[in-house]
Amino acid sequence: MSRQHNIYVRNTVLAEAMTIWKKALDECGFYSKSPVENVKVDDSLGRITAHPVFAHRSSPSYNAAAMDGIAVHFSDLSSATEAAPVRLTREQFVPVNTGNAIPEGFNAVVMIEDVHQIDKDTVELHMPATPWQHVRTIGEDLVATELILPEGHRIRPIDQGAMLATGVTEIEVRCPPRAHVIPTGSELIQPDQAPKAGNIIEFNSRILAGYLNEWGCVATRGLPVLDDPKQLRETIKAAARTNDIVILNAGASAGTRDYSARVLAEVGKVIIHGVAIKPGKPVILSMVGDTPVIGLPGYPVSALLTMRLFVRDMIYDFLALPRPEPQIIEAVMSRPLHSAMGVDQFVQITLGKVGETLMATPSGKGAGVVMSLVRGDGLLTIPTGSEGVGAGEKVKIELLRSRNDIDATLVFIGSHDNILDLLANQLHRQRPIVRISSAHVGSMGGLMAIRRGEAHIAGTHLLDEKTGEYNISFIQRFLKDIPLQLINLCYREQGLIVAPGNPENIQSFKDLADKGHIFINRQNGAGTRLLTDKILAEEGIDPADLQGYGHEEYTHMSVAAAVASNSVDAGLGIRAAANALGLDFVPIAEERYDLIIPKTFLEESKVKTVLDLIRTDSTFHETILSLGGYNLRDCGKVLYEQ
Ligand SMILES: Nc1nc2c(c(=O)[nH]1)N[C@H]1C(S)=C(S)[C@@H](COP(=O)(O)OP(=O)(O)OC[C@H]3O[C@@H](n4cnc5c(N)ncnc54)[C@H](O)[C@@H]3O)O[C@H]1N2
Ligand code: MOO
Repeated sequence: MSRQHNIYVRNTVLAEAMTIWKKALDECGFYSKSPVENVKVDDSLGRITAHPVFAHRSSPSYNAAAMDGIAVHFSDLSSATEAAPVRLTREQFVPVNTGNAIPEGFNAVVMIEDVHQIDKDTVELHMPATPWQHVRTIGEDLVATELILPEGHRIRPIDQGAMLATGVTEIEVRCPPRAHVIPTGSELIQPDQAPKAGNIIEFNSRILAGYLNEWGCVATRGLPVLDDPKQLRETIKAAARTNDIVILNAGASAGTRDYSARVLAEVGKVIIHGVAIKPGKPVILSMVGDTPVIGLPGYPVSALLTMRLFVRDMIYDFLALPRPEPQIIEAVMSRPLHSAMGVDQFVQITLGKVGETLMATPSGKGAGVVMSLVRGDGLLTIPTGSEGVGAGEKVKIELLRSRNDIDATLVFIGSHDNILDLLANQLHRQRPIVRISSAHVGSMGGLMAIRRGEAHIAGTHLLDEKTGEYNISFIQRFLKDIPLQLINLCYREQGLIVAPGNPENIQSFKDLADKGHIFINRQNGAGTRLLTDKILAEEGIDPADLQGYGHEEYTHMSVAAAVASNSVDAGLGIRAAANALGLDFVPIAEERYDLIIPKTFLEESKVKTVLDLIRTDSTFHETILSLGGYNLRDCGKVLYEQ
């Protein structure tokens, strides 16, 4: 290793790192800062009260008529009945409207509906009155000096109203911590610039500043700083002078241009570099003067996770607010998940309720996969001493989304088709909303999920080589004891996805094998893989002669993406995937894509909504057809049941 490389101080275990960090924050007086400022109550929405707020005046400040009618003295009416009404003369009553002050000497209001006007100066009443009836007495709402809000309370619109009602117009509130996010990296460009190879669109600072604001900071973002120690030093020093928290993003690791730790050690004190967590291992916790500077790893999933672990509580503590309690639920793992011993591993999870079971599935792999956060419903922690969790194992998940959203989620597992994205969008428009969580694990994976009771619907296109029939023989073999329906979704064209204009003039698998072009395959258990293998067998092509046969992708779109990026020459997939990326398509076969739905779920409203949609929504059908390569002649038809 060259001398330029950083070497992690050591991988501190998470709990210990947290304790050390909290102690360092305490020592630099981070928690005792608690600055306050005066604000107009009109501008105080969402702010945190620095002190208890007491009523200045009583509300109402006078005895007020609560109804339109007449003010009376209740004792004048004590004998009034239907049979023996009481007449009052002009000195004994005063006409009042709602909100009028009750004149001296009166103590009740009779509603105008109950008043019989005899003449201008005489009224007749048929009922007695109780003292202070229909009168809002002084301080009914709040008495001067009474507590309106305690300290440390987040102000809501109703709180503003209550304060103003009693004459409180200005209050002291806690100042939110000022946070500043510094993105670093010479390769970073702004989102509106066109990326060249090696360029990275700078979006992390937006994610990070957004969450800092949500957690209670006033967060600002700097422009990206180049990988230049001098510039980095100056930027960090300036930010630390004027902020309560500084977030430095990327350059935390061991690369030759990863300067964060070195520069932080020069301008301040590195307290921790390296925590035994995954993702997020290279995180740096440091102090520059009295300002905490947190160096987050570059990958977005790692950056957000480490910010949640080390920065979120700092904000609540700074504002002296109770930390939000994590909402923990129990779920069942849909597939095994390996974890390395010696690290706390954090996994983004999507959740869906199938029957009575809440199923947990990882929402994406890799610290660079932002969509795993977008799709994530919860967070699973596999603690340091564990090697992972098995399929079917019960796990505890911290919820990141509401339980209602999760209950509204339909779990779709199986083969991928672009229609599913359209379906997900259409379902989001329904009321009540239905969300779809789809795991693309291939047709066989879908069948297995149905067998284990983990999915409402499986999408499948498994071709029986002997009969030429789709799906049914596989159901009879693998799902024979499960009452279910097989419902058609579509027929679709499968073919070779090739570069625009098909420059190599690829027409068949034989062309690929003969000319030594590079192919990209689908994973075992995918319907498209079965089709590939069937064609190879029929055409007498040895898979060993097909370059790239061993390289597998999981979806049609990732196959198309590999072709689009020129890393391969061709892959088998659906026309819609080729169209989506502007690629050429050489048709090979039409295949049937069906949905397997266990009968126990057919009556569930989420499933019914889906079936209704695919059977009756003509705009949905038109949108599908516009993708190209689809035929909907049997869409929604039950093709088999058992
Ligand atoms: N030899 C080793 N290499 C790496 C190690 C290691 O231990 N030894 N750790 C890996 C781990 S874990 C992580 S996490 C990354 C993080 O490294 P850095 O913090 O130095 O981040 P960069 O390399 O600068 O960037 C990585 C990656 O992150 C994305 N990125 C960064 N900034 C932004 C931004 N502002 N907006 C959007 N995306 C951003 C980008 O994809 C970068 O390529 O290091 C491993 N390597
Ligand atoms: O551990 Mo790094 O933080 O994977 O992403």
